[in-house]
Amino acid sequence: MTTSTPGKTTAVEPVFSVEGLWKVFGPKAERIPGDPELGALNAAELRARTGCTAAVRDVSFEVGKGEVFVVMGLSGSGKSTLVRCLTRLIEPTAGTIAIDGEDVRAMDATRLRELRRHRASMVFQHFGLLPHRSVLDNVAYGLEIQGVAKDERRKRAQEVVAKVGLEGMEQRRPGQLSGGQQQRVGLARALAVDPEVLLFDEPFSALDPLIRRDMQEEVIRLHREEGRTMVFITHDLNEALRLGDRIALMRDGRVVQLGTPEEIVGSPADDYVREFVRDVPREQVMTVRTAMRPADADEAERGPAIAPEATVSEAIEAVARSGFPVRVMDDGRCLGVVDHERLLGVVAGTYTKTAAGTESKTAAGTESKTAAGTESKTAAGTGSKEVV
Ligand SMILES: Nc1ncnc2c1ncn2[C@@H]1O[C@H](COP(=O)(O)OP(=O)(O)OP(=O)(O)O)[C@@H](O)[C@H]1O
Repeated sequence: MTTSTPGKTTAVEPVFSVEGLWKVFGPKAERIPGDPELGALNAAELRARTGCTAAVRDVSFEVGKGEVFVVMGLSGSGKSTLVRCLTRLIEPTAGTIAIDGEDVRAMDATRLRELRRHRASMVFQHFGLLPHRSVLDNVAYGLEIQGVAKDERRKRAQEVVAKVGLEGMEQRRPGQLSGGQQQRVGLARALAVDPEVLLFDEPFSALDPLIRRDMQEEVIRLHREEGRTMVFITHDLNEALRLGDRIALMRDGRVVQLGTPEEIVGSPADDYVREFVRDVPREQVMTVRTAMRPADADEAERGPAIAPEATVSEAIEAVARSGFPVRVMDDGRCLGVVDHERLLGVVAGTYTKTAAGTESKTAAGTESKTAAGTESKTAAGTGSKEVV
Protein backbone atom coordinates (compact mmCIF):
# COMPACT_ATOMS: atom_id res chain seq x y z
CA MET A 1 0.00 0.00 0.00
CA THR A 2 1.63 3.19 -1.15
CA THR A 3 0.13 6.62 -0.87
CA SER A 4 1.65 9.63 -2.51
CA THR A 5 3.14 12.27 -0.26
CA PRO A 6 2.76 15.82 -1.55
CA GLY A 7 6.11 17.55 -1.92
CA LYS A 8 8.09 14.32 -1.66
CA THR A 9 10.20 14.90 -4.75
CA THR A 10 12.99 17.43 -5.10
CA ALA A 11 13.71 19.84 -7.91
CA VAL A 12 17.32 18.67 -8.02
CA GLU A 13 18.95 15.32 -8.49
CA PRO A 14 18.02 13.02 -5.59
CA VAL A 15 20.68 11.42 -3.40
CA PHE A 16 18.22 9.26 -1.49
CA SER A 17 14.94 8.07 -3.02
CA VAL A 18 12.59 6.28 -0.65
CA GLU A 19 9.31 4.74 -1.74
CA GLY A 20 6.65 2.99 0.34
CA LEU A 21 9.04 2.32 3.22
CA TRP A 22 7.80 0.33 6.24
CA LYS A 23 9.53 -0.80 9.38
CA VAL A 24 7.45 -3.02 11.62
CA PHE A 25 8.84 -4.47 14.84
CA GLY A 26 7.28 -7.63 16.21
CA PRO A 27 6.15 -11.11 15.22
CA LYS A 28 5.46 -11.78 11.53
CA ALA A 29 6.11 -8.13 10.82
CA GLU A 30 6.18 -8.62 7.06
CA ARG A 31 2.44 -9.32 6.85
CA ILE A 32 1.52 -5.78 8.03
CA PRO A 33 2.62 -3.63 5.02
CA GLY A 34 0.75 -5.80 2.52
CA ASP A 35 -2.48 -5.86 4.53
CA PRO A 36 -4.51 -2.67 4.11
CA GLU A 37 -6.75 -3.53 7.05
CA LEU A 38 -3.89 -4.07 9.51
CA GLY A 39 -1.94 -1.16 8.01
CA ALA A 40 -4.84 1.18 8.71
CA LEU A 41 -4.99 0.40 12.44
CA ASN A 42 -3.62 2.95 14.88
CA ALA A 43 -0.59 2.08 17.00
CA ALA A 44 -2.54 0.75 20.01
CA GLU A 45 -4.97 -1.30 17.90
CA LEU A 46 -2.15 -2.76 15.85
CA ARG A 47 -0.24 -3.76 18.97
CA ALA A 48 -3.36 -5.32 20.50
CA ARG A 49 -4.21 -7.27 17.33
CA THR A 50 -0.73 -8.35 16.25
CA GLY A 51 1.82 -7.54 18.96
CA CYS A 52 3.62 -5.38 16.38
CA THR A 53 4.74 -1.75 16.32
CA ALA A 54 4.79 0.00 12.96
CA ALA A 55 7.62 2.49 13.56
CA VAL A 56 7.66 3.64 9.92
CA ARG A 57 4.51 3.37 7.82
CA ASP A 58 4.48 3.75 4.09
CA VAL A 59 6.91 6.66 3.88
CA SER A 60 8.08 8.11 0.56
CA PHE A 61 10.45 11.01 -0.05
CA GLU A 62 13.56 12.14 -1.86
CA VAL A 63 16.56 13.93 -0.43
CA GLY A 64 18.05 16.26 -3.04
CA LYS A 65 21.73 16.85 -3.62
CA GLY A 66 22.92 19.68 -1.39
CA GLU A 67 19.74 19.70 0.62
CA VAL A 68 19.30 19.87 4.39
CA PHE A 69 16.41 17.46 4.88
CA VAL A 70 14.99 17.51 8.39
CA VAL A 71 12.98 14.66 9.91
CA MET A 72 10.95 16.11 12.75
CA GLY A 73 8.40 14.68 15.16
CA LEU A 74 7.70 13.97 18.79
CA SER A 75 9.44 11.19 20.70
CA GLY A 76 8.44 7.79 19.35
CA SER A 77 7.15 9.11 16.01
CA GLY A 78 9.68 7.00 14.07
CA LYS A 79 12.44 9.46 13.18
CA SER A 80 15.44 7.38 14.24
CA THR A 81 14.02 4.21 12.76
CA LEU A 82 13.41 5.95 9.45
CA VAL A 83 16.91 7.41 9.19
CA ARG A 84 18.58 4.17 10.32
CA CYS A 85 16.71 2.34 7.57
CA LEU A 86 18.45 4.55 4.98
CA THR A 87 21.73 2.72 5.50
CA ARG A 88 20.08 -0.45 6.82
CA LEU A 89 21.39 -0.02 10.36
CA ILE A 90 17.79 -1.18 10.81
CA GLU A 91 16.45 -3.56 8.16
CA PRO A 92 13.30 -2.20 6.51
CA THR A 93 10.24 -4.46 6.38
CA ALA A 94 9.02 -3.25 2.96
CA GLY A 95 9.62 -0.55 0.38
CA THR A 96 12.52 0.66 -1.71
CA ILE A 97 15.54 2.80 -0.88
CA ALA A 98 18.05 4.03 -3.43
CA ILE A 99 21.20 6.10 -3.03
CA ASP A 100 22.28 7.74 -6.28
CA GLY A 101 20.00 5.30 -8.03
CA GLU A 102 21.60 2.23 -6.43
CA ASP A 103 19.26 -0.15 -4.62
CA VAL A 104 20.28 -0.10 -0.95
CA ARG A 105 18.16 -3.11 -0.06
CA ALA A 106 20.01 -5.20 -2.64
CA MET A 107 23.49 -4.33 -1.31
CA ASP A 108 25.62 -7.15 0.07
CA ALA A 109 27.58 -6.81 3.33
CA THR A 110 30.68 -5.37 1.63
CA ARG A 111 28.76 -2.78 -0.32
CA LEU A 112 26.78 -1.82 2.79
CA ARG A 113 29.97 -1.33 4.78
CA GLU A 114 31.25 0.84 1.99
CA LEU A 115 28.01 2.84 2.05
CA ARG A 116 28.26 3.52 5.78
CA ARG A 117 31.98 4.27 5.80
CA HIS A 118 32.34 6.40 2.71
CA ARG A 119 29.01 7.64 1.48
CA ALA A 120 26.69 8.29 4.44
CA SER A 121 28.27 9.16 7.80
CA MET A 122 26.22 9.34 10.95
CA VAL A 123 26.61 11.87 13.78
CA PHE A 124 24.99 10.68 17.01
CA GLN A 125 23.68 12.45 20.08
CA HIS A 126 26.09 10.57 22.32
CA PHE A 127 29.15 11.32 20.23
CA GLY A 128 30.49 7.76 20.45
CA LEU A 129 34.04 9.03 20.96
CA LEU A 130 36.89 6.78 22.00
CA PRO A 131 37.82 8.00 25.52
CA HIS A 132 41.50 7.04 25.48
CA ARG A 133 42.28 8.60 22.15
CA SER A 134 43.18 12.20 21.46
CA VAL A 135 40.84 14.51 19.55
CA LEU A 136 43.01 14.14 16.47
CA ASP A 137 42.98 10.34 16.62
CA ASN A 138 39.23 10.29 17.20
CA VAL A 139 38.73 12.42 14.12
CA ALA A 140 41.11 10.23 12.12
CA TYR A 141 39.35 7.05 13.27
CA GLY A 142 37.03 6.73 10.27
CA LEU A 143 40.01 7.13 7.94
CA GLU A 144 41.91 4.50 9.87
CA ILE A 145 39.05 2.05 9.32
CA GLN A 146 39.20 2.91 5.65
CA GLY A 147 42.86 1.97 5.62
CA VAL A 148 44.19 5.45 4.88
CA ALA A 149 47.92 5.73 5.69
CA LYS A 150 48.87 7.38 8.98
CA ASP A 151 50.44 10.57 7.65
CA GLU A 152 47.63 11.17 5.24
CA ARG A 153 44.90 10.59 7.82
CA ARG A 154 46.58 12.88 10.36
CA LYS A 155 46.86 15.59 7.75
CA ARG A 156 43.20 15.26 6.79
CA ALA A 157 42.09 15.05 10.43
CA GLN A 158 44.04 18.23 11.18
CA GLU A 159 42.24 20.05 8.37
CA VAL A 160 38.81 19.00 9.61
CA VAL A 161 39.68 19.81 13.22
CA ALA A 162 40.43 23.35 12.07
CA LYS A 163 37.23 23.45 10.05
CA VAL A 164 35.05 22.77 13.10
CA GLY A 165 36.94 25.21 15.32
CA LEU A 166 38.92 22.81 17.52
CA GLU A 167 42.41 24.00 16.68
CA GLY A 168 44.73 23.80 19.67
CA MET A 169 42.76 20.95 21.25
CA GLU A 170 44.13 18.17 19.06
CA GLN A 171 45.90 16.36 21.85
CA ARG A 172 43.16 16.50 24.46
CA ARG A 173 41.11 13.45 25.42
CA PRO A 174 37.29 13.64 24.99
CA GLY A 175 36.88 13.78 28.79
CA GLN A 176 38.77 17.08 28.80
CA LEU A 177 36.24 18.73 26.48
CA SER A 178 32.83 20.33 27.04
CA GLY A 179 29.72 18.70 25.58
CA GLY A 180 29.69 21.14 22.67
CA GLN A 181 33.36 20.51 21.91
CA GLN A 182 32.81 16.76 22.05
CA GLN A 183 30.00 17.13 19.54
CA ARG A 184 32.36 19.09 17.30
CA VAL A 185 34.74 16.13 17.45
CA GLY A 186 31.83 13.84 16.48
CA LEU A 187 31.02 16.15 13.58
CA ALA A 188 34.67 16.36 12.53
CA ARG A 189 34.97 12.59 12.58
CA ALA A 190 31.96 12.25 10.30
CA LEU A 191 33.31 14.96 7.98
CA ALA A 192 36.82 13.49 7.82
CA VAL A 193 35.73 10.67 5.53
CA ASP A 194 34.24 13.26 3.18
CA PRO A 195 30.88 11.51 2.88
CA GLU A 196 28.32 12.39 0.27
CA VAL A 197 25.63 12.63 2.98
CA LEU A 198 25.81 13.43 6.68
CA LEU A 199 23.09 11.83 8.80
CA PHE A 200 22.49 13.55 12.14
CA ASP A 201 20.48 11.77 14.82
CA GLU A 202 19.43 14.48 17.30
CA PRO A 203 23.05 15.51 17.60
CA PHE A 204 22.49 18.59 19.70
CA SER A 205 19.65 17.64 22.00
CA ALA A 206 21.94 17.03 24.99
CA LEU A 207 23.61 20.42 24.65
CA ASP A 208 22.60 23.52 26.56
CA PRO A 209 20.71 26.12 24.50
CA LEU A 210 23.59 28.50 23.78
CA ILE A 211 26.01 25.78 22.73
CA ARG A 212 23.24 24.18 20.77
CA ARG A 213 22.77 27.39 18.85
CA ASP A 214 26.50 27.56 18.22
CA MET A 215 26.42 24.07 16.76
CA GLN A 216 23.42 24.92 14.60
CA GLU A 217 25.37 27.87 13.26
CA GLU A 218 28.24 25.50 12.59
CA VAL A 219 26.01 23.21 10.55
CA ILE A 220 24.58 26.17 8.65
CA ARG A 221 28.10 27.44 7.94
CA LEU A 222 29.36 24.04 6.82
CA HIS A 223 26.36 23.60 4.60
CA ARG A 224 26.81 27.04 3.07
CA GLU A 225 30.52 26.49 2.45
CA GLU A 226 30.40 22.92 1.23
CA GLY A 227 26.81 22.37 0.08
CA ARG A 228 26.93 18.90 1.59
CA THR A 229 23.73 16.89 1.68
CA MET A 230 22.41 16.45 5.21
CA VAL A 231 19.60 14.50 6.81
CA PHE A 232 18.92 15.89 10.26
CA ILE A 233 16.66 14.37 12.92
CA THR A 234 15.21 16.63 15.56
CA HIS A 235 12.16 16.87 17.78
CA ASP A 236 12.69 20.62 18.08
CA LEU A 237 10.59 22.71 15.71
CA ASN A 238 12.81 25.77 15.98
CA GLU A 239 15.85 23.70 15.08
CA ALA A 240 13.97 22.21 12.14
CA LEU A 241 12.95 25.65 10.88
CA ARG A 242 16.44 27.05 11.28
CA LEU A 243 18.21 24.24 9.48
CA GLY A 244 15.81 22.64 7.04
CA ASP A 245 15.45 23.29 3.35
CA ARG A 246 12.55 20.84 3.66
CA ILE A 247 11.02 19.20 6.68
CA ALA A 248 9.26 15.83 6.93
CA LEU A 249 6.95 16.00 9.92
CA MET A 250 6.28 12.54 11.36
CA ARG A 251 3.49 11.26 13.53
CA ASP A 252 2.98 7.60 14.50
CA GLY A 253 5.34 6.40 11.78
CA ARG A 254 3.78 8.42 8.98
CA VAL A 255 4.96 11.58 7.30
CA VAL A 256 2.01 13.89 7.88
CA GLN A 257 3.54 16.76 5.93
CA LEU A 258 6.62 17.25 3.81
CA GLY A 259 7.53 20.73 2.71
CA THR A 260 9.64 23.82 3.12
CA PRO A 261 9.48 25.57 6.49
CA GLU A 262 7.34 28.17 4.78
CA GLU A 263 4.88 25.57 3.50
CA ILE A 264 4.62 23.86 6.85
CA VAL A 265 4.11 27.08 8.78
CA GLY A 266 2.03 28.80 6.07
CA SER A 267 -0.18 25.91 5.01
CA PRO A 268 -0.32 23.18 7.64
CA ALA A 269 -1.68 19.95 6.15
CA ASP A 270 -3.99 19.17 9.06
CA ASP A 271 -4.95 20.17 12.58
CA TYR A 272 -2.01 18.26 14.05
CA VAL A 273 0.51 20.26 12.05
CA ARG A 274 -1.43 23.47 12.68
CA GLU A 275 -1.19 22.88 16.41
CA PHE A 276 2.50 22.03 16.08
CA VAL A 277 3.37 25.33 14.37
CA ARG A 278 0.85 27.50 16.21
CA ASP A 279 3.39 29.57 18.11
CA VAL A 280 5.88 30.10 15.29
CA PRO A 281 6.20 33.78 14.36
CA ARG A 282 4.98 33.49 10.78
CA GLU A 283 6.57 36.73 9.64
CA GLN A 284 10.01 35.26 10.29
CA VAL A 285 9.36 32.19 8.13
CA MET A 286 7.07 33.40 5.34
CA THR A 287 8.75 35.06 2.37
CA VAL A 288 7.58 38.02 0.36
CA ARG A 289 7.33 35.76 -2.68
CA THR A 290 4.34 34.16 -0.99
CA ALA A 291 2.86 37.31 0.44
CA MET A 292 3.13 39.56 -2.63
CA ARG A 293 0.33 40.69 -4.93
CA PRO A 294 0.59 41.88 -8.56
CA ALA A 295 1.92 45.42 -8.86
CA ASP A 296 -0.25 48.24 -10.22
CA ALA A 297 1.30 50.04 -13.19
CA ASP A 298 3.01 52.82 -11.24
CA GLU A 299 3.97 50.59 -8.32
CA ALA A 300 6.34 48.54 -10.48
CA GLU A 301 8.51 51.60 -11.07
CA ARG A 302 9.08 53.04 -7.61
CA GLY A 303 9.41 52.20 -3.97
CA PRO A 304 11.99 50.18 -2.10
CA ALA A 305 13.09 46.83 -3.55
CA ILE A 306 13.51 43.50 -1.82
CA ALA A 307 14.53 39.99 -2.93
CA PRO A 308 11.84 37.27 -3.25
CA GLU A 309 13.50 35.22 -0.48
CA ALA A 310 13.28 38.09 2.02
CA THR A 311 11.08 37.40 5.00
CA VAL A 312 7.88 39.25 5.71
CA SER A 313 9.59 40.56 8.81
CA GLU A 314 12.25 42.27 6.67
CA ALA A 315 9.58 43.67 4.38
CA ILE A 316 7.69 45.14 7.33
CA GLU A 317 10.79 47.09 8.24
CA ALA A 318 11.17 48.38 4.67
CA VAL A 319 7.50 49.39 4.38
CA ALA A 320 7.57 51.07 7.77
CA ARG A 321 10.67 53.05 6.84
CA SER A 322 9.53 54.20 3.39
CA GLY A 323 5.77 54.34 3.76
CA PHE A 324 5.43 52.71 0.31
CA PRO A 325 4.65 49.17 -0.81
CA VAL A 326 7.88 47.23 -1.34
CA ARG A 327 8.69 45.84 -4.79
CA VAL A 328 9.72 42.21 -4.93
CA MET A 329 12.55 42.24 -7.45
CA ASP A 330 14.26 39.33 -9.15
CA ASP A 331 17.00 39.99 -11.73
CA GLY A 332 15.74 43.52 -12.28
CA ARG A 333 12.17 42.31 -12.82
CA CYS A 334 9.31 43.34 -10.53
CA LEU A 335 7.47 40.14 -9.53
CA GLY A 336 4.92 41.91 -7.38
CA VAL A 337 4.57 44.12 -4.36
CA VAL A 338 3.84 43.72 -0.69
CA ASP A 339 1.93 46.44 1.09
CA HIS A 340 1.00 46.89 4.71
CA GLU A 341 -2.30 45.06 4.23
CA ARG A 342 -0.58 41.94 2.91
CA LEU A 343 2.08 42.03 5.58
CA LEU A 344 -0.40 42.45 8.39
CA GLY A 345 -2.42 39.58 6.94
CA VAL A 346 0.56 37.27 7.34
CA VAL A 347 1.19 38.40 10.90
CA ALA A 348 -2.49 38.10 11.82
CA GLY A 349 -2.74 34.66 10.23
CA THR A 350 -5.59 35.71 7.92
CA TYR A 351 -3.30 35.26 4.93
CA THR A 352 -2.61 31.58 4.64
CA LYS A 353 -1.70 29.20 1.88
CA THR A 354 -3.77 26.16 0.97
CA ALA A 355 -2.74 23.08 -0.94
CA ALA A 356 -4.31 23.57 -4.36
CA GLY A 357 -2.52 26.47 -5.97
CA THR A 358 -5.25 29.07 -6.38
CA GLU A 359 -5.92 32.27 -4.54
CA SER A 360 -8.94 32.31 -2.29
CA LYS A 361 -10.55 34.53 0.28
CA THR A 362 -10.49 33.66 3.93
CA ALA A 363 -13.42 34.32 6.23
CA ALA A 364 -11.91 37.65 7.16
CA GLY A 365 -12.04 38.63 3.51
CA THR A 366 -8.29 38.71 3.06
CA GLU A 367 -6.94 37.05 -0.03
CA SER A 368 -4.90 33.97 0.54
CA LYS A 369 -2.47 32.35 -1.81
CA THR A 370 -1.93 28.65 -2.21
CA ALA A 371 1.11 26.42 -2.24
CA ALA A 372 1.37 25.41 -5.88
CA GLY A 373 1.00 29.00 -6.96
CA THR A 374 4.14 29.90 -5.10
CA GLU A 375 7.60 28.71 -5.78
CA SER A 376 8.95 26.43 -3.14
CA LYS A 377 12.64 26.61 -2.42
CA THR A 378 14.69 24.11 -4.28
CA ALA A 379 17.24 22.14 -2.40
CA ALA A 380 20.49 23.34 -3.80
CA GLY A 381 21.82 26.75 -3.25
CA THR A 382 19.19 28.06 -0.87
CA GLY A 383 21.51 27.56 2.06
CA SER A 384 19.86 27.52 5.42
CA LYS A 385 17.44 30.02 6.72
CA GLU A 386 17.83 32.20 9.74
CA VAL A 387 14.48 32.07 11.46
CA VAL A 388 13.03 32.09 14.97
N1 LIG B 1 13.88 -2.47 18.42
C1 LIG B 1 12.60 -2.10 18.60
N2 LIG B 1 11.66 -3.01 18.93
C2 LIG B 1 10.37 -2.65 19.10
N3 LIG B 1 9.91 -1.40 18.95
C3 LIG B 1 10.80 -0.45 18.63
C4 LIG B 1 12.18 -0.74 18.44
N4 LIG B 1 12.82 0.41 18.11
C5 LIG B 1 11.89 1.38 18.11
N5 LIG B 1 10.66 0.87 18.41
C6 LIG B 1 9.40 1.61 18.49
O1 LIG B 1 9.21 2.26 17.26
C7 LIG B 1 8.62 3.54 17.46
C8 LIG B 1 9.50 4.60 16.82
O2 LIG B 1 10.72 4.68 17.54
P1 LIG B 1 11.90 5.69 17.11
O3 LIG B 1 13.03 5.48 18.05
O4 LIG B 1 12.15 5.55 15.67
O5 LIG B 1 11.20 7.09 17.37
P2 LIG B 1 11.87 8.54 17.45
O6 LIG B 1 10.90 9.46 16.80
O7 LIG B 1 13.24 8.50 16.93
O8 LIG B 1 11.87 8.78 19.02
P3 LIG B 1 12.91 9.61 19.94
O9 LIG B 1 12.78 11.04 19.55
O10 LIG B 1 12.41 9.34 21.32
O11 LIG B 1 14.27 9.03 19.66
C9 LIG B 1 8.42 3.69 18.95
O12 LIG B 1 7.11 3.32 19.26
C10 LIG B 1 9.42 2.70 19.52
O13 LIG B 1 8.99 2.23 20.77
